[in-house]
Amino acid sequence: MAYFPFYIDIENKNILVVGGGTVALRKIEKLSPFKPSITVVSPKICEEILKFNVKVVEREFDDNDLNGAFCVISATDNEQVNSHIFELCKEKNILVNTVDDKEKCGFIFPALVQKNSVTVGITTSGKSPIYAKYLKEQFLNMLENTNSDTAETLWQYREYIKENTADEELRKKVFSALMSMCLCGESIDTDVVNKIIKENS
Ligand SMILES: C[C@@]1(CC(=O)O)C2=NC(=C\c3[nH]c(c(CCC(=O)O)c3CC(=O)O)Cc3[nH]c(c(CC(=O)O)c3CCC(=O)O)/C=C3\N/C(=C\2)[C@@H](CCC(=O)O)[C@]3(C)CC(=O)O)/[C@H]1CCC(=O)O
Ligand SMILES: NC(=O)c1ccc[n+]([C@@H]2O[C@H](COP(=O)([O-])OP(=O)(O)OC[C@H]3O[C@@H](n4cnc5c(N)ncnc54)[C@H](O)[C@@H]3O)[C@@H](O)[C@H]2O)c1
Repeated sequence: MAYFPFYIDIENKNILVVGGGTVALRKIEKLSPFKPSITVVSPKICEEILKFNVKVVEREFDDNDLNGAFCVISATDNEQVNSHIFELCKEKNILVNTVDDKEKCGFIFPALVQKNSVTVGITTSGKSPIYAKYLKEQFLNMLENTNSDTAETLWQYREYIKENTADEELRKKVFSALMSMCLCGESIDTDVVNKIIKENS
C-alpha cells in the first residue's frame, strides 16, 4: 500500500455508501461539503444521516447497487458483506474504502482540516487513525490564529500578477511579498500590488 494524496474533484460524482451507522455518518459528514451525489444503502439508517442531502435505499446491499458508482464506501458492521463488496469493486475497477480493514482500501479518508480555501488532509497511511485525529487538532489550532483568507486574496490578484510580470522568477517574488503582507493582516489593493511588482522588477 502506498497512498498518494490526490485532491479529487467529487462534485456531482455518484458515491455509494453501504451501511447507515456511526462510521457511515462520519464519512458522509466529511464528503458532503464537497457536494457529491451520495446514495446510502442500508436496512437501518441513523437519523443524523437523513439530515444530509443523500438518497436513501432502505434494504441490504445488492450487487447491482455498484452500477454507475464513482467510488464506494463499505461501512457495514458485517465483515463478510464488506469483503464481498471489496472483491466486486476490485473486479469492476471501482475505488473502494472498506472501513473495517485497511488492507481492503483503494483509498482512505484523511483527518480533515478545512478553513476557507485551505484543505489539509492528514493520513498515517492507515497506521493510527487516532493519531491522525490528534494531528488534525494541532492544525486546527494553527489555522484558527490566521485571521484572513490569504489564499482567496492571492487568488484575487493571481491573473493580474501573471499578466503584469515578465517571468516566473519575478512572479514568485511578487506572490511571496504579497503573501507576507496578507499574513501580517495588511490590506491589499491594485496600487499595493503594482508597488510590489515595481519594487521587485
Ligand atoms: C482519520 C479518520 C477519518 C474519518 O473516518 O473520518 C479515519 N478514522 C478516524 C477515526 C477512528 N477510526 C478508528 C478509531 C478508533 C481508534 C483507533 O483504532 O485508532 C478512530 C478514532 C475515533 O473514533 O475517535 C478505528 C478504525 N479505523 C480504521 C479501522 C480498520 C483498520 O484499522 O483496518 C479501525 C478499527 C475498527 C475496529 O476496531 O473495529 C481504518 C481507517 N480509518 C481511517 C480514517 C483510515 C486511515 C486514516 C489514517 O491514515 O490515519 C482507514 C484505514 C480507512 C478509512 O476509514 O478511510 C477518523 C479520525 C479523524 C477525525 O476525527 O477527523
Ligand atoms: N474506518 C473507521 O474509521 C472505523 C472506525 C470505527 C469502527 N470502524 C468499523 O466500522 C464498522 C461499522 O461501524 P459502525 O459503528 O458504523 O456500526 P453500526 O452498527 O453503527 O452500523 C452498521 C450499519 O451497517 C448496516 N448493514 C449491516 N448489514 C448490511 C448489509 N448487508 N447491507 C447494507 N447495510 C448493512 C446496518 O444496518 C447499520 O446501519 C465496524 O464494524 C468497525 O469495524 C471503522
